[in-house]
Amino acid sequence: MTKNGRQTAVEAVYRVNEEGAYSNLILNHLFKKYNLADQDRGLATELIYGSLRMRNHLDWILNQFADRRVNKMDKWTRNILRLGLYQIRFLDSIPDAVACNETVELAKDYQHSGAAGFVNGILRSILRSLDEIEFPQLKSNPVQHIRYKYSFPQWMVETWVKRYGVELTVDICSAFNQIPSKIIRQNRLKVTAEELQADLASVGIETEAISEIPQAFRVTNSSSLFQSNSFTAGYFQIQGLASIIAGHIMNPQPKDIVLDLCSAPGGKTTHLAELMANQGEIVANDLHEDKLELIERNCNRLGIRIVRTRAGDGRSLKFEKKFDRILVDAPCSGLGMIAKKPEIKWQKKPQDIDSLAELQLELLNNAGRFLKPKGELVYSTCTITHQENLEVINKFLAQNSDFELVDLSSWADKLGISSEFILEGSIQLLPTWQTNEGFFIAKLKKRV
Ligand SMILES: C[S@@+](CC[C@H](N)C(=O)[O-])C[C@H]1O[C@@H](n2cnc3c(N)ncnc32)[C@H](O)[C@@H]1O
Repeated sequence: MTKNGRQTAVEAVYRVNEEGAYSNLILNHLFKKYNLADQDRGLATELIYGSLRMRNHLDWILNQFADRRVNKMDKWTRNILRLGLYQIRFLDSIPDAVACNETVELAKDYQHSGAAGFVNGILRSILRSLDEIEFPQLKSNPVQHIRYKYSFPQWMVETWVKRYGVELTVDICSAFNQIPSKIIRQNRLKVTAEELQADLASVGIETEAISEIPQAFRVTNSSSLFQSNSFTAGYFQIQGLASIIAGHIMNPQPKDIVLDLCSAPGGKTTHLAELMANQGEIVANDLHEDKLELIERNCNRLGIRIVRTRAGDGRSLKFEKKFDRILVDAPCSGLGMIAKKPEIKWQKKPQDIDSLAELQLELLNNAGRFLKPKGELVYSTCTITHQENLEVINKFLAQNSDFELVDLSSWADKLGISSEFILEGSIQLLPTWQTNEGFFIAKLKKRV
């Protein structure tokens, strides 16, 4: 069966918004299922990510023009309307009349003629009043303004306004709404930087080195990295920039014995192994046994031989030996990844943060027991929620007097991270930093 870009987009958005699917997985699945041409893929990707990103903004407008609220509408109808309005509001390349007609066609495909009439009526009346649409005022009502204009859930905006103030929250939300850069990490076990760039360029993939961050390259044209020979040959790993930084800050040495407590799919594990020049040992643990294969596959592709995988709950796991270095790259709310996976905005709930913070402290407490005297432990998350970051570290330090916090200021300096992202000696990257991601890194040292 074949489908066009808009049909694919509405199915994907429906699955994400109404059934809790993950955008990247559903998108890959539907692209394969419907065998979409490149042009249709491009349009579908733009529509899916754009309408997920701007969902609250679109709903704010729809609620002013429809005779029933978006949350009371039929589920297909509301997602069809969101896609149509997204094109009208944000895509200059698509004429409004085309966006309108195509959306009405979608309503006929997925609903019935009554729904098509309803969709047509709303979009046409929005088109007549497009210049008059108003949002809550930033000055008098900052939370509601940011919530609808920048499209974020109220609880997130409130949490960030409390922590970062209104101005920075606007910048954070605006940065999270940008399309993030694609970053890859050079595998020094197999290629030099020049060889990697030349190999990629030979198949039309352009890259630029990111100054001050070793092994990191930005992919400057859109391309299918997974299909390249360089990928299959293990010349690089696709990895976020902040995550690469975590590996450097961990700074493992050849012959170290290392524990990576929450390791799958192995992005950081494989980086650590490379930094250790494939010498020593890494125990790569994850709660989910079925994810270990992902780590092993990455290791095989990248030519890594020092990783031993195991499955277990990091909160209670026991080890017979002690480690020189431990990484706790904890499960977290993932709010730092909103630019990449915008559905996180709508799927995470405030109560998730409380239970994650408890889990993170338990993981850290257990990991600490297996660190050698003078050993180092890195704690990282891909979120900007204080409760999951510095608060976890401070609780850990209060309960473990044999540990001290390592000041990461000089590391930050070396890696080109400015002091605004240093928080009491740890690193809290906000999306206003270069790659639209949020990330936290703290380093702890065992005294004796
Ligand atoms: C942030 S991800 C790790 C990403 C990985 N370090 C990388 O760089 O590719 C967190 C991982 O923790 C695992 N996890 C969740 N709960 C856990 C637990 N109680 N013990 C150990 N691992 C856990 C998840 O399965 C997930 O793979």
